Amino acid sequence: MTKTHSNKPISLIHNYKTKSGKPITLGTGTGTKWQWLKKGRPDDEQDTLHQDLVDQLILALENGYNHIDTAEVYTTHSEVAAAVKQSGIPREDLWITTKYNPGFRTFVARSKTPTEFIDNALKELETDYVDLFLIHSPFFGEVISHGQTIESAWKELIAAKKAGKVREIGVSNFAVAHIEKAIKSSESKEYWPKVNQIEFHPYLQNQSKNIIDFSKENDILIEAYGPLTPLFRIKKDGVEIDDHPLKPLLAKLSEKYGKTDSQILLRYTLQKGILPITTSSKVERIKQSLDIYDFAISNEDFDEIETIGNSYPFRGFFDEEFKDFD
Ligand SMILES: NC(=O)C1=CN([C@@H]2O[C@H](COP(=O)(O)OP(=O)(O)OC[C@H]3O[C@@H](n4cnc5c(N)ncnc54)[C@H](OP(=O)(O)O)[C@@H]3O)[C@@H](O)[C@H]2O)C=CC1
Ligand SMILES: O=C1Nc2ccccc2C1=O
Repeated sequence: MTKTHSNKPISLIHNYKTKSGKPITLGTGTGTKWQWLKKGRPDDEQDTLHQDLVDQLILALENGYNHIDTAEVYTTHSEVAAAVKQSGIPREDLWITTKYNPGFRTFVARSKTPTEFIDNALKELETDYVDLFLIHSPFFGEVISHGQTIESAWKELIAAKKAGKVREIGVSNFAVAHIEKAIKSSESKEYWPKVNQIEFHPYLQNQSKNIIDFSKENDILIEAYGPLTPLFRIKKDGVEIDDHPLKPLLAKLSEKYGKTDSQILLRYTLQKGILPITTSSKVERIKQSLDIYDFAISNEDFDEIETIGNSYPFRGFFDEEFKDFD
């Protein structure tokens, strides 16, 4: 039987390096809870820094992360800029990803074009380049996206790369049909998406199989957001549940490998050849998440995670939008 995984992290991840040539680590995220926390603040505090996030990012940088994930919609560029400055780490030793938001459901995109977005983002991030510039989702709409389409937006990402504003370009939440549109809008493979950031965890393998296979065939790195979803975000009939099928196996594997359940999930993701984007406010978890290179999940255990994971399909983000795609 051909295995789609290996005990060694797949080399594609190692092709992605900071400007100074350091391999990128797992990403530390500034979305999800941070975007809601920032937006939930009183109007007169909207422009002030969210110090908890700055402190958390500094903690992550001090503990070995060199990869920060942000986006227009998170409104966290200024916290990233402050953390980078305060950490004292040279910019070229870091990998910063940001994302152009084409609008979401009824939420109208702030920037009218990707070019307008990246020019603002560079100012807010206080840098003259970002390492990775993504289109946040393929779910464009005539009104919410100011008339932009995947094709027109992708051409602007290519222009940003040609202008040296960004080192790499990619997409997020794209299914195969969406990536094909970006590819068709590229003059050569040099300008195809280099990364697709998607939700990924053991409960989302079947739904992700086509896009993962397509990405591997076309040298597109998959990044996983929500890799720890099984630990705290699983719902049944809309209600959060604690008792889900993988729980006993994660407990057994934690004991066997002497690692936490989150380390097992992150290591599983790496062995799948996928780079996790995760986040934590707790220093112990920040450290643990990077401490996953000194063990390997056996093929047998890996297969068991997949078999049990497949028994409970669950998508935590963009569930409405993905009803029509795989
Ligand atoms: N492109 C896209 O559309 C999306 C991108 N993202 C990006 O990915 C990043 C990470 O996404 P996210 O879904 O938050 O990632 P994770 O699945 O890694 O979840 C992180 C959360 O898990 C909690 N956590 C960590 N360890 C444990 C544990 N052992 N047990 C229970 N809870 C734990 C953390 O809380 P605590 O602080 O208490 O440790 C934190 O709130 C985002 O910040 C964003 O940058 C996210 C969603 C969509
Ligand atoms: O970080 C994120 N949290 C989200 C929740 C819903 C849709 C997109 C996102 C993000 O990118």
